[in-house]
Amino acid sequence: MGRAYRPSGVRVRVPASSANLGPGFDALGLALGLYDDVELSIVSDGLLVEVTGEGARDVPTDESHLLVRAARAAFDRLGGQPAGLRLSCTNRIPHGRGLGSSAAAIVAGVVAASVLADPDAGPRGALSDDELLSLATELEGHPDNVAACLLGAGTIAWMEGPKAQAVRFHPAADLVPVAFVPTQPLSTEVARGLLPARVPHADAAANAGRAALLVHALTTDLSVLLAATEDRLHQAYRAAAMPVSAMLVEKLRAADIPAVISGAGATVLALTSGDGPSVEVLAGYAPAGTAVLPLTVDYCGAVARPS
Ligand SMILES: Nc1ncnc2c1ncn2[C@@H]1O[C@H](COP(=O)(O)OP(=O)(O)OP(=O)(O)O)[C@@H](O)[C@H]1O
Ligand SMILES: N[C@@H](CCO)C(=O)O
Repeated sequence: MGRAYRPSGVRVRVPASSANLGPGFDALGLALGLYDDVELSIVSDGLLVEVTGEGARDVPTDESHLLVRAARAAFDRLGGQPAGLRLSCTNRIPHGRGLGSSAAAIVAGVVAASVLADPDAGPRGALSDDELLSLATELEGHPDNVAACLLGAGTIAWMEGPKAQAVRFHPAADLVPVAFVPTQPLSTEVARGLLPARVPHADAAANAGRAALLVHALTTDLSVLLAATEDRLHQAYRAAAMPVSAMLVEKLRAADIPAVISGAGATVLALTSGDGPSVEVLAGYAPAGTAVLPLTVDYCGAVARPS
């Protein structure tokens, strides 16, 4: 017999995230102050999905909706499905731009189900953060965005066999992430398909050093960010799918501004600081049609409260 759920609702706020940050492919993540808000309620029967904002015209409103799939996967772990569900999404994270929209939907779904199963168990419900992270990673395919989205701040994620693990780190208070968001989406699946199965040992070694330096740079010494954000494992292989963004990264870096492709692209993320170039100066580099978003670091991750 399935688990019995009381009719109840939960609101979950989830941050955008930038993965990789240059050399930390599938490992490093940064939670950003741009949020999707969702409300999931247990009702007597059926499924009702309402979406406003980003993706409203594109995402399905049936069982194939990503957040519904994630919530269903969590309810399965928790002992069974509720009789009916009602979902309302207010989306602000653009889809398919490298800002962790799919991770945000997945994390919102698993956290919402976890809280609905036991609102009194803790801030993120019946499942522990470790369980939520592993389940979200199974659904997303890699742990970097979901770790940052779930836990907030900077995250270093890794796999122990099938289980995802992550630790948080606190980026320096004067770090200012600025996103250059293009109009056109690029799916992570397509961008991952461009990566080679093997890479030169020298490139892997170079990235290991830079990724280690990057954690130091972000937490302790922003002045070494330019060197610390150099990548040889993914950006060049994907450049043909996002030539305008690849060129923008090159131009910003040539001007000593640490810039990387955010996640699988095609957003470009500049990691500046209080005494770095102003947003107006950065906007001067933006190709036509690109939105320039000065952001903050999110330190909370996924936040749930009963509705
Ligand atoms: N809030 C959402 N609700 C429903 N589906 C979503 C939502 N956000 C993302 N998706 C699904 O995920 C797809 C985008 O995922 P994809 O992994 O390609 O990009 P991303 O997550 O925005 O970027 P990245 O993984 O590089 O940071 C969308 O096209 C949509 O199908
Ligand atoms: N590490 C992932 C992030 C995008 O989801 C990638 O670059 O493919």
